[in-house]
Amino acid sequence: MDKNNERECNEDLIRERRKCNFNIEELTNIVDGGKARTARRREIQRLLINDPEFLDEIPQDYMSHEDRYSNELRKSAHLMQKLADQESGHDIHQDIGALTGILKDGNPLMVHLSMFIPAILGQANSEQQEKWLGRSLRNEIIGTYAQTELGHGTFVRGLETRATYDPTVEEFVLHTPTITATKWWPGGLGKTCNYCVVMAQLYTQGRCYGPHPFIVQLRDEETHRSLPGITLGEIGPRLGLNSNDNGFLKFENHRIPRTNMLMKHSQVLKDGTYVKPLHNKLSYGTMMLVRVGIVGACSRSLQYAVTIATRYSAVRHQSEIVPGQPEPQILDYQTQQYKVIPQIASVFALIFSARSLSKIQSSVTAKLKDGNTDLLPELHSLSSGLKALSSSDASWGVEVCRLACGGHGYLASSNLPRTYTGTTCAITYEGENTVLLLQVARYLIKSYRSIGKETGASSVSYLADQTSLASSSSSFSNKALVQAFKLSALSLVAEAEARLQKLCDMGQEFYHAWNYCSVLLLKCAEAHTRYYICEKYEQTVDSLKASEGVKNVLQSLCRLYLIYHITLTHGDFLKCGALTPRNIAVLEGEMCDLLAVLRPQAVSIVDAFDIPDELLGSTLGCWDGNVYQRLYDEALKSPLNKTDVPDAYYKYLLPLMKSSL
Ligand SMILES: CCCCCCCCCCCCCCCC(=O)SCCNC(=O)CCNC(=O)[C@H](O)C(C)(C)COP(=O)(O)OP(=O)(O)OC[C@H]1O[C@@H](n2cnc3c(N)ncnc32)[C@H](O)[C@@H]1OP(=O)(O)O
Ligand SMILES: Cc1cc2nc3c(=O)[nH]c(=O)nc-3n(C[C@H](O)[C@H](O)[C@H](O)COP(=O)(O)OP(=O)(O)OC[C@H]3O[C@@H](n4cnc5c(N)ncnc54)[C@H](O)[C@@H]3O)c2cc1C
Repeated sequence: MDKNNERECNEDLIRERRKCNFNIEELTNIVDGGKARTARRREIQRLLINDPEFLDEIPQDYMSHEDRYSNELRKSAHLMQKLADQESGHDIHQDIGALTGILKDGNPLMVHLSMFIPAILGQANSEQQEKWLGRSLRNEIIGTYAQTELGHGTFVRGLETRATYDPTVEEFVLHTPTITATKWWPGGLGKTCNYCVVMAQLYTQGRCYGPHPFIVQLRDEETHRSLPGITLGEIGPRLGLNSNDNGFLKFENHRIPRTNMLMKHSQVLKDGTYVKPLHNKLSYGTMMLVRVGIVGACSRSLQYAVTIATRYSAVRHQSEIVPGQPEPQILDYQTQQYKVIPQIASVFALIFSARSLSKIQSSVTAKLKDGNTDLLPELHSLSSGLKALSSSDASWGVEVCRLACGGHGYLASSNLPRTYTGTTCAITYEGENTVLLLQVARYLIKSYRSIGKETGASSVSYLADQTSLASSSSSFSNKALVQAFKLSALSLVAEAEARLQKLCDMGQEFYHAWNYCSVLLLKCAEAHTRYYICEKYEQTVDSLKASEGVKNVLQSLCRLYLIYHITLTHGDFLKCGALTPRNIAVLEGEMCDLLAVLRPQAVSIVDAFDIPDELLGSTLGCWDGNVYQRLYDEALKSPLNKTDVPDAYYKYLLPLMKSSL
């Protein structure tokens, strides 16, 4: 689509774009993280969208289960080949964002890229990396991450798969002792992978040392047949991601060499002696790494959904605001703005916190190289909290965008249903959100109770700021609003701690008291993480070197985000005295003013997300706004439209209609 050719474009969108009062390219660079990143993303996307191999012969929704898998595997393999052919020196994980949308519904090689390779990088020692890293990067072997079992996903310590060391032959025996120990869910496990990293309970010298990672060959490298002692299969259709072959796996006393235990952090020596790691949760490192990646992935899903909903809201006309006058664009309804524009604001919140988290992760990883694990709990807490809030915010945001598109948003061709199913899974995988938030709460209560002891953990240092509890601000600057989030989080933590303590003082065991307070603890974790996101948003926008136009847009979006979230949880702000009922009323009024300020810029802001139509894959969100013709053309692709009278009519309907004659 030639974006300079206005003749092919819907008139409403032309008018919207003429209202733009900021530099779109500059905002695109901010979204991508710099000019060079924009250029790299565009280079990759051009490479992909001009390649006919990525086209589907028929829309995926009309394919059989097998054909969907096969079609997606074809494209995934082609994609991997293409990326491998690219000039070297690029980190493929940096480029993952650019690939959003090219593979449509759960790609069978995703976990190879996002977990198997990272597991080798993070858990294997240098000899093991020598053996497996190059081969997996060259796609000579394809792997997955097999941790979850039928009986346990959340409670990793409860996994039942066993790896028992046999020093006489220096091998581990992998075994699935019960039906509930069957590995269940890993992406690509069913039919695609020939290797995997398995998390299993390590037994040596008669003792269990807990879950550890092992690399296991699953299929013959020539025939692709499952190896003896291994049962593999696919788990069947899911809410979404149905082009992936999420699988199951059972071991029947399957033997692997000792050196297949990934030994970067802990080891089993030849005689069976266990050497413990620097920190006993280092074997959970792969999960933590992916949780960080999920924050960025969620921001991208939301960019897709909100681009579709915003453009459609500018094109769609319905009902009337002024009686008797022409039907307005639905984007002119304040309620529609309230659906769509906060989601635009949310995209930037997620982008900026993803970036901040990724920086922290790099510094923790660098420290780990020197054997320093001090900041691991801080990273665990932040990555858990941000994974949880980003996935739930993005899933809700995508759903709101679908609702904002009325009936057409329910059509597969809008690409909103698939964007939703591809986002909501992140609430569950890589640590179910409630469970991760309770991990954050655990860290908060522990930090609150150790006030005064220097831990170096900056995300919780505010818990020591007891004096601020009593003060409510009369100023409404963005900084002051962020302070209000801080007060709300601090007071919730203080309240939860006091409630826990009271129950313990009354004679309850701590773990029962914990369960009894867990709804409140969940709120603490959410408030704490929301405060973190708001603070990063405000600081990033405040310190941004940008033109006046871009800065104004981002300031307004940031302010909208702060006020929007205050209004959603205003009870917490009132309860702790951070804001008064009058303050809330004023802010609610201001939120509506901000919607009006941002409304004329909305289309241009989503244009700055710069998502090519071929990747957006939506009849409603296309750049030229030619919505109705596209909806009609897509409907014609339905196999039911191949004939006027379907066979099913003769088989079922005709006999029914004639039965009473
Ligand atoms: C690279 C490219 C990316 C691209 C990105 C694209 C994204 C898009 C594709 C994604 C594709 C994925 C596809 C899905 C792949 C799956 O879903 S893989 C399976 C994931 N499974 C999970 O996440 C399981 C969740 N469960 C857990 O992680 C653990 O069981 C829990 C919940 C953390 C609890 O662990 P536990 O061992 O029982 O520990 P617990 O007794 O609760 O706590 C003990 C201490 O350890 C601490 N602790 C626990 N965990 C940790 C940790 N990790 N670190 C430090 N300390 C910890 C606790 O804070 C606690 O500290 P203290 O309070 O005692 O000081
Ligand atoms: C699309 C998809 C892809 C996946 N890919 C992989 C993969 O590649 N590899 C892999 O190993 N796994 C994978 N998984 C599995 C995933 O990691 C688990 O489903 C997830 O960790 C949740 O565990 P669970 O299913 O046991 O849920 P459960 O823990 O059984 O959760 C059920 C309910 O119990 C609650 N609950 C559980 N424990 C607690 C607690 N301590 N406190 C309070 N509430 C609790 C939860 O909040 C939830 O409401 C995938 C899952 C999905 C959906």
